[in-house]
Order: sequence, then structure tokens, then C-alpha cells
Amino acid sequence: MSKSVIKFKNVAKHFGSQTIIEDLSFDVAAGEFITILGSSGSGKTTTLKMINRLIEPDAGTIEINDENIENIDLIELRRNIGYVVQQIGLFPHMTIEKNIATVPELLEWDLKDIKARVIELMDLVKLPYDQYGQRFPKQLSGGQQQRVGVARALAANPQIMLLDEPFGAVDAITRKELQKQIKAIHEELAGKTFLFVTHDINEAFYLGNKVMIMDEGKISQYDTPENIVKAPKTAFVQELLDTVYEEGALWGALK
Ligand SMILES: Nc1ncnc2c1ncn2[C@@H]1O[C@H](COP(=O)(O)OP(=O)(O)OP(=O)(O)O)[C@@H](O)[C@H]1O
Repeated sequence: MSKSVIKFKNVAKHFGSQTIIEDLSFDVAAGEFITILGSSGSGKTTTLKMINRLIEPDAGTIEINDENIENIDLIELRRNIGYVVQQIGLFPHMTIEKNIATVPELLEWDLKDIKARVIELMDLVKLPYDQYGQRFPKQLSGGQQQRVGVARALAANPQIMLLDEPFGAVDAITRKELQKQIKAIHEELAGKTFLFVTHDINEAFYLGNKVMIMDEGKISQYDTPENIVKAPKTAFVQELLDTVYEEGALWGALK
């Protein structure tokens, strides 16, 4: 088995008197693409944010490369973790080139290396540098801006990518296109570990080599898409799958 990159051990999180996560344990191996699926409020975003310490757990430990993240310098930790959210957060007054170069510039990379990295990443997300490098975010579509967000998160070559509903705000056709691209990017960047939060069951089962299904702060099932479909473990998982089967039946009837 591949080496574990992320390990949750009996993690708990409360907000005030509300228990969001009671006792969460799981492992993610190097190079996996994990999708986290679940109903609203089930703790998906909280789980993701505990990995880059935007949220601190109240109990338990989280390890990255077998080291408790509390013992890793915060800047070092976040440099190793790319983070993409739905509300993109590109800097509006900066060109696309400058947006992608933010972290390498902070790290004081050589100017030549920064430019080469920007060109490489813009190629990767299919926004050629010559055409898009000097544009500003508002001159791109929502889907293109999301791709810049992915490129920016990859700039310093992190080992882990956290993606929180990154394609939540785009239309269905663009979303499908972005899903294909992120899958290809993950395959091309062999060895990088992706954790991707989504509400969308189709997206979760298409992208994840493993899907983590969360319900009320607990893992209902964490397995390959095939195993989940073959043997749903809880009524909640079955209910989720039924939504897809019902949709299939609807479209079948319309044809
Ligand atoms: N900073 C906070 N203070 C208080 N409660 C919070 C805070 N952040 C999250 N919560 C609560 O924790 C619960 C889980 O939130 P979380 O964002 O992790 O869920 P989620 O599964 O990502 O939901 P969604 O799919 O709607 O984004 C929710 O009930 C939310 O209201």
C-alpha cells in the first residue's frame, strides 16, 4: 500500500455547544483523489479546513507525512497545501500572470523561474499565457477564473490540494469540462494528493478514486465508487444512490 499522507486520528470539533465532528478517523494515501460528499452541514468544509489549520480541532490529531500538523510551522504547512474555494478570490487589480505568481514571488523565486512556472501552469489549465497572461480576472469567464484559481494553488508545487466546491458556481456544461480537466491535471501531476469537497454525487463518483460520504459529522462510507455502489453501508448512502437512480429513470422515461 502507498504511504499515508494525511491521517485523522479521533478528531473532534465543536462550535459552542454544537458538536460538528465527534470522532473522525481516516487515512489518505499519496496520490489519491478523494472526494468528500455529504449533505449540507455534515462537516465537509470543517474537515478540509482542519488540514490547513484554518480551523483547529478540539480533540484528536491530524498528521501529514506522519507528523502532527501542530508541530509543523504554519507557513511551511500551507506552502505544502494548495487551497481552492468556490469564491475564487483572485486579486482583481492584478493580471492573471501576477495572480498565479503570488506565492513564488513571496518565496522570492528567481524571476526567470517564476515566469517559466506561470507559463507551465497556464498550459496545464488550458489558458495559454500569450492569450491570457496579461488579462485581468474580470476579463475571464467564471470557469476560466476557476482554472486560474487552480493554477495559483499549484504554483509552489504543493504535495496536497484541497478543493472546496470549486465548480459550484458554473453552468452544467462548463462544470463537466472543468471536471475532465481537474481529473487530467491530477493524472498528469502523478503523486499529488487531492481532497475535493462536493454536494454533487455525480461529480464525487466521477472524480474520486475513493469517495468519503459524510453524514452529521461522521463517515457513512469511505471506499471506491465501485464498492460503494455494490454494497452501500448505510441507509443514508442508499438514499444518495437512489437519487441518481431516480434521475436515470426520469431521463430514461423522457427518451
Ligand atoms: N465558525 C463557525 N462557527 C459556528 N458554527 C460553524 C462554524 N463553521 C461551521 N459551523 C457549523 O458547522 C456545521 C458544519 O459546517 P461545514 O461548513 O463543515 O458543513 P459542510 O458539510 O461543508 O456544509 P455545506 O455543504 O453546506 O458547505 C454547520 O452546522 C455549520 O453551521
